[in-house]
Order: sequence, then structure tokens, then C-alpha cells
Amino acid sequence: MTEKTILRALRGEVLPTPPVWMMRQAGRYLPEYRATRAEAGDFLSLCYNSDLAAEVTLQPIRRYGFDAAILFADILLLPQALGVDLWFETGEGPRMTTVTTPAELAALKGKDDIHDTLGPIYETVRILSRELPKETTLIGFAGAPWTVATYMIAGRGTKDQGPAHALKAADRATFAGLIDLLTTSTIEYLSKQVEAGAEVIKIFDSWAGSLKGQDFEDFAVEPARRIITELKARFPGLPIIAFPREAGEGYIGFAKKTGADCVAIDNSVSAEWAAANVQKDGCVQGNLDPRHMVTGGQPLIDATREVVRAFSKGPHIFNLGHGITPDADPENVALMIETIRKS
Ligand SMILES: Cc1c2[nH]c(c1CCC(=O)O)Cc1[nH]c(c(CCC(=O)O)c1C)Cc1[nH]c(c(CCC(=O)O)c1C)Cc1[nH]c(c(C)c1CCC(=O)O)C2
Repeated sequence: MTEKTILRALRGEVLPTPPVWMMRQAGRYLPEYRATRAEAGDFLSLCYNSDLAAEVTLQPIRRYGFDAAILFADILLLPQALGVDLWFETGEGPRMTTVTTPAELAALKGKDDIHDTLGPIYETVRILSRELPKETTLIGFAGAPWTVATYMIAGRGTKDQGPAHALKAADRATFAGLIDLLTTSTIEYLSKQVEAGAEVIKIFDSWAGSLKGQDFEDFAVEPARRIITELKARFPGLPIIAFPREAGEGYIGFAKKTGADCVAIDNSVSAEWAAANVQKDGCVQGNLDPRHMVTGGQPLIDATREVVRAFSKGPHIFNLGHGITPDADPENVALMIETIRKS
């Protein structure tokens, strides 16, 4: 069997047509996702129901034939496994009990005590590795320590990650201790996903862009480097995608510094810029603006062709610059894929 297209791109091969998948491809824009989510009851129940989580992971593969499936779960399941209470407020997003003091940090579980909670997630991976079409790559993931910490410190999503920056300034030891616990437990979490059948790992650092200067090196680059180095020691050849979203100039050299095989690019930089500055070091993933999945038409076709063209001289995995939104039209996804595969 020839190697799967995504794995070939991750090893640096330049393919005539880039392989494609989409962040949040299993999500609320799909009627079949909404039906399965209703059957599960709510989002977290869906994440922990291995059969239904595998089902929603497979839905966009059946509908569109994407080259990769991403495990259906969430970056906030790890803090839950470490002992925080997590819930989702309808229409608002995640809420959790906060960790901001030495005592609250000390009360969290250890890195080896997360697997009872996360067992159903590993089972979802096992089901998927049996049921996915043979040409489809299975991607496992976790949040990066900084991004996960921003939610744990604030107890919710924040626009500027203010509470996490404040703790970093006021109590460096507690902040650094939380980052360290998240780094070591993420290594254990991702290792179990790989043992269960994940072929590629992606690390989501959605708020990397708010770390500046030395903070970016210490809390975006260094934790990613530690996670990637240890995973590659345990699983030689495992391909890893890093997503330091909105890192700007921080994208330059990120793959070299961390050992990532691929860097995912958001919409704050142009494909042209990323091709010149990031793709010169290896594979990149991205970066069609997800708004096109809502608006469609000729602008979608033109923008898709432009992303394909800009990255055509190096290894590239086509994706959006961020997750597809609930108001997207499923027809536009089909049009994007058709445009990629014809160009
Ligand atoms: C910050 C973050 C979270 N989760 C995630 C991130 C990092 C990437 C990013 O920036 O989007 C990552 C994530 N979340 C989800 C996945 C599964 C894989 C995928 O489809 O890409 C992944 C990789 C499912 C999800 N995670 C969530 C949904 C929507 C849940 C629903 O059905 O109501 C899905 C499909 C909920 C979630 N989960 C989170 C938030 C802030 C929200 C609410 C916002 C929203 O509603 O979109 C935390």
C-alpha cells in the first residue's frame, strides 16, 4: 500500500494535490452532528461516549472523503482528568473551577492519574483505527500547556488571557508549576492516544499569540519542545503538527526550535508570507479563512486556489486558519474540496 497522503506531506513530500482536512470538521454546521449530539445529551457526554464520539468523527469522512480524521474530544478534558470541575454554558462556552494558588495546584492529580477519566477517549481512538477507511489518517491531539492553563486560571475563555498573564506576573512559581504539570500530563495523555492508534499528533496553542518575547520562548516554545522531544523518543518517527496560533514572527523557526514536523498557520498571516518564512523549514498546514465556509461562491474558489498556489512549491496540508463555524454551509465545504482536487 502506498503511504497515506498526509503522512507523505508530513515527511516533506511535495504532492501534486495537497491532502485536506478541516479543524472542527465534526461540528455543529453538520445536521448529522447535531442529531448525534442530541442523542448523547450534551457536548461532554458526547466526548465521553466512545461509540458516538467515533460516529461524529466518521461523519465528515463519509460526507466529504477528507484525507484525515481528527479524534472527537476537547482540549479541556485533560484539566477535568486532573481534577477540576468542567461544564459548558449553552451559547457561552466552557466554565471550570479555577487553579490560581499553591494549594489549588497541589490538590490536582498527578500526571499518571488521568487515565481513568480519559479511558473513553482512548477507546474512541481504538474504534476509529478499526473503522476509518484505509487511506484516511487518524489525528490525535491535546491543547498546549499555555492555552489549557489560560482556561484553568480564568475558569473560562478570555479575550486577552488577562488572568493567566496576571498570575504569571504575581506568582511565577505557581504559574510555572501548572505549566509543568500540564506538560508532563500532556505527554502521558498523548502517549496513550498513540498506543491506541493515533498516527499523527497535533498540539493546539490557540492563545500562543498573546505571549511576547521571552514569555513566548518559555511558555509556547519550551513546553512544545519538551512534549515533542519526549513523544519522539517514545515513538520514533511519530509526525507532530504544532499550532502556535497568531504567533506572527514567532512562526519563524518554530518547527526547528520544537522539533515539530509541520506548523499550522492561522489567518493573521498570508499564505504568501508563510510560504516564504515558515514552509522553507518543512511542511505547513493551512490557512483558508473559515469565513469562506459561510459566504461561499467565487470568492471561496479564488481564495482556495490562492492558498493551494502559494504553498505549491513545498510540503502542504490544506486546512482552514481556524475551526469551521456553526453557521457554515455544508455545500461550501464540498466546493472547497472540489476546487482543491481540481486545481
Ligand atoms: C480553545 C479550544 C477548545 N477546544 C479546542 C480548542 C483549541 C482550538 C481552537 O482554538 O478552537 C480544540 C478542539 N475542540 C474540539 C476538537 C475536536 C476536533 C476538531 O473537530 O477539530 C478540538 C481539537 C471539539 C469541540 N469543542 C467544542 C465544540 C462545540 C461543542 C458543541 O457541540 O456545542 C466542538 C465541536 C466546545 C469548545 N471547546 C473549547 C471552547 C472554547 C469551546 C466553545 C466554543 C465553541 O462552541 O466553538 C475549548
